[in-house]
Amino acid sequence: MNADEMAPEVRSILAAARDRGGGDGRVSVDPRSLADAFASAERDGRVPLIAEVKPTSPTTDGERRGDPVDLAREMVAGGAVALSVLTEPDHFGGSVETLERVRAVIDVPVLRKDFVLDEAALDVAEADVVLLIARFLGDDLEPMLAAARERGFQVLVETHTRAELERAVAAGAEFIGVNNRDLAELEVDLDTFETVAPAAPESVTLIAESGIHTIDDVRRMRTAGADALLVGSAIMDGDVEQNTHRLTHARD
Ligand SMILES: O=P(O)(O)OC[C@@H](O)[C@@H](O)c1c[nH]c2ccccc12
Repeated sequence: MNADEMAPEVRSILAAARDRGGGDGRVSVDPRSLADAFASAERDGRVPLIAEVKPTSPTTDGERRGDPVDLAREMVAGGAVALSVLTEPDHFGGSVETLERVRAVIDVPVLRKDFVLDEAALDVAEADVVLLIARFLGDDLEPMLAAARERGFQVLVETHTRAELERAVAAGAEFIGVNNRDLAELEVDLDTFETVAPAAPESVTLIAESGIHTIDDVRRMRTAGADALLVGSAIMDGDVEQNTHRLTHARD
């Protein structure tokens, strides 16, 4: 995807990410297992769900107030087996400090959600899982995957097309996300997961990301092969614990 095919908001996000720089020194993480978290949800009949602490976004009106640590606690109380915390400050209202506070008081795996474009950006924060977006990394995906693993991170590789998913598989990704939101118009279409998922081999753990709001959406993504789901807005909006509970108990 050329820069001019991306939504202006996305171009602005990437420019900010390039300016932000990296951490000093190299992080070394002893991660909480994401695979174990998903397996434990399956064992007790819950939908494996990563709930996202997302104060705002380029496609959200306004900002969610309230202490992110309290929101994170409500998500876990509602049955989320893992959390995603935005650390992007300029467009999503996130912060590294929030991630660190959440991870310090909550014992489920925590995903760092950001636009990590180079190795130094991996050293900004410890997390159990780090997101790498195939679209933005191009040929750097494989070396970045290796760099993240050397530091102890588990990696979620985000894709949006079959070609990207195939690249993620070839690079050795174990956890692959399919983002239902496109980066050109920022529009959500749940067909995306349904179209891309069949290209994944059995060995990969597939996560459906974005645009999941209702129990029917959960079932639809599970039927299409989602091993787990990543949900932000539908949980952040309203009663966080109740929202999470509704979606994690959407078994048929
Ligand atoms: O709020 P939603 O539609 O449930 O989406 C959550 C998550 O998938 C979305 O925030 C997201 C997917 N990929 C990203 C990359 C960076 C920042 C954010 C994201």
